[in-house]
Amino acid sequence: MRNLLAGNWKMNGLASSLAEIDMLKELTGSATCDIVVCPPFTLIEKAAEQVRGSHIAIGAQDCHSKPSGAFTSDISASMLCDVGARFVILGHSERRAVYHESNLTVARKAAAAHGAGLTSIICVGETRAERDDGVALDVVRRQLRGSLPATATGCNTALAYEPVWAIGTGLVPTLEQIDEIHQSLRHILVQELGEEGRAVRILYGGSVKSSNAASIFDVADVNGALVGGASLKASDFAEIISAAA
Ligand SMILES: O=C(CO)COP(=O)(O)O
Repeated sequence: MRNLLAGNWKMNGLASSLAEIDMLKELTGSATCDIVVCPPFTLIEKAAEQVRGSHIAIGAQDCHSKPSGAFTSDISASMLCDVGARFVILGHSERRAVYHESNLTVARKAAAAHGAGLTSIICVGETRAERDDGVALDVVRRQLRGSLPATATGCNTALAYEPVWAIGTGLVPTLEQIDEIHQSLRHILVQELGEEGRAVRILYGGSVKSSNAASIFDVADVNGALVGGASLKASDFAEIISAAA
């Protein structure tokens, strides 16, 4: 299975930041993994034009569950497709925490994304308190079962395990902890999707950097990474990509 390396720019990036995508294209020309950059909505169209015909794809960081309608400020999956996005991150812990997105909301958004032809990257992950209480596995299992729509296949869905306490903190779970969670997520994917579940790529996310990437990618059921801060600079992201390629 090819690794998938996705960069989540979050609410960062102005038009001048698009130069990083050109640089990333040059630095990763020989990569053997799939590469996605998810800039803010405002940059998607230009970014998609920049990477057309190249080995890099562009993704968004959210979409609405409906194709159109009276939803002021929202963006639908077909709108994202229309401007060249191919992927969409859904259920990121920042969306779950700040906007109270439920598993059901995430599942509906993912179904809409699939309907429009996008690949969803569905995020799950426990908080520090849940990890300390010993319920991390239960939490991520519940999130996965609730967030996976009936439309999910090995091709149109990737999963990202992002422990909330590891995001932007410099803290990373042990390789054993990552292994335990990823194995469990794989088990559920196969239960829910049958053989298709084996083709869903499971990414790790949370303080991934060039110094820890190679050891994380060596964990059996880690099939790539969802990278935040270290994806903003092409040179940093390219180093992580080279550890996966
Ligand atoms: O939230 C993340 C990616 O979606 C991870 O962010 P950091 O890589 O900055 O910890």
